[in-house]
Amino acid sequence: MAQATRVFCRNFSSSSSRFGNIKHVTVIGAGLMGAGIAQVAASTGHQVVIVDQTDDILSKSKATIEKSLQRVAGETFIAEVMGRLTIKTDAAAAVKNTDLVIEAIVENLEVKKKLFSSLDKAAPKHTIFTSNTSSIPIKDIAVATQRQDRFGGLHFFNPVPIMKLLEVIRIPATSDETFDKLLGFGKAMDKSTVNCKDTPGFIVNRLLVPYMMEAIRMVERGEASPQDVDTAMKLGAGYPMGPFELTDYVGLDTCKFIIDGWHKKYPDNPLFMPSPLLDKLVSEGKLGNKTGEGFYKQKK
Ligand SMILES: CCCCCCC[C@H](O)CC(=O)SCCNC(=O)CCNC(=O)[C@H](O)C(C)(C)COP(=O)([O-])OP(=O)([O-])OC[C@H]1O[C@@H](n2cnc3c(N)ncnc32)[C@H](O)[C@@H]1OP(=O)([O-])[O-]
Ligand SMILES: NC(=O)c1ccc[n+]([C@@H]2O[C@H](COP(=O)([O-])OP(=O)(O)OC[C@H]3O[C@@H](n4cnc5c(N)ncnc54)[C@H](O)[C@@H]3O)[C@@H](O)[C@H]2O)c1
Repeated sequence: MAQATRVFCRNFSSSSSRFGNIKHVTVIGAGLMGAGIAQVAASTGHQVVIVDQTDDILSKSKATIEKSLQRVAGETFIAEVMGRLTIKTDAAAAVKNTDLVIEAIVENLEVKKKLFSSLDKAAPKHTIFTSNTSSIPIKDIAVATQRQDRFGGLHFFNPVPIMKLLEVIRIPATSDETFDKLLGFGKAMDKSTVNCKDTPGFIVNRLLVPYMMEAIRMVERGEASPQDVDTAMKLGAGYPMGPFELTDYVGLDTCKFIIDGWHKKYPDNPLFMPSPLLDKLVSEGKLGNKTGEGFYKQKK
């Protein structure tokens, strides 16, 4: 078993002191990222509530988590982890007793602000709020609350159970105490943390997004096929996935939300120009692995 998965299967007891003050976590959004974050939080001994809009989405998300655990863990461990996970559709009720909120809903500023504004009224005073946004400034989300000193960013990477990195982002208002707790939580989740300022794309996406967009533009210009670009980057640059495989894996809708948001904010930056090809595929509902087709048709 690979090193990453060995770490992931280690057994954690929820009474362990490794948690600091964060024992109860609420993950809002049970999609690709929310499911992975909830899985790792529960696997590392935290009590976790996952929130989404419907019971159907939540049941599918729980099934995804169980399937992911089956790739790396045995029956007893899986039962323990699943026992620490509960699901709810009422976000305000879910945060009543929570230490940390991790938001992983759609990449849309207004939707995120509306959510945090309602959570601010429902959550206890000590609760720390975080967003897993890929591209939206954390401070623009935090203004929806009265707890900007207890607000930060936790940017996980997909697939969350495997990717070791966690970007921990502070805004000017984030208190030292909050930031230290978020770094401690990252360690408790067995992630390697890096400290980030609230700059566009933090560290990874500031470099990754222009690279992926330029790959799409190469194909638009007719310079290479997606298959050849992917082969080139895997065999020539040692990347585990080529940029088109990765776009399908991340979700074309999420990629479009990111680039459209940055283009709106920085219209003169050529690195952040939207792509007609990406727009066309999204308008056709080709969102990547989640819909069965994006740049590639996924095998059934
Ligand atoms: C245009 C704008 C775009 C911007 C995008 C930004 C998005 C975002 O903000 C940032 C990101 O996340 S960026 C994205 C960042 N992400 C990247 O860049 C990802 C790049 N890709 C990769 O690193 C690899 O292709 C994978 C690790 C995904 C799969 O690895 P592989 O070798 O091709 O395939 P394998 O052999 O199947 O699996 C290998 C091992 O992993 C295990 N496993 C896998 N999934 C699992 C799961 N869900 N659960 C549990 N376990 C899972 C599996 O069991 C196996 O374990 P074993 O013990 O060895 O048998
Ligand atoms: N996809 C990636 O690789 C990746 C990586 C890192 C960060 N992110 C970020 O994580 C966030 C989620 O991305 P994803 O890929 O998991 O998206 P996704 O589309 O897979 O899941 C989003 C989920 O949020 C739910 N949702 C939407 N509005 C909601 C609300 N008001 N209340 C509760 N649930 C709501 C949806 O029903 C859906 O299940 C985005 O901000 C994205 O930028 C994505």
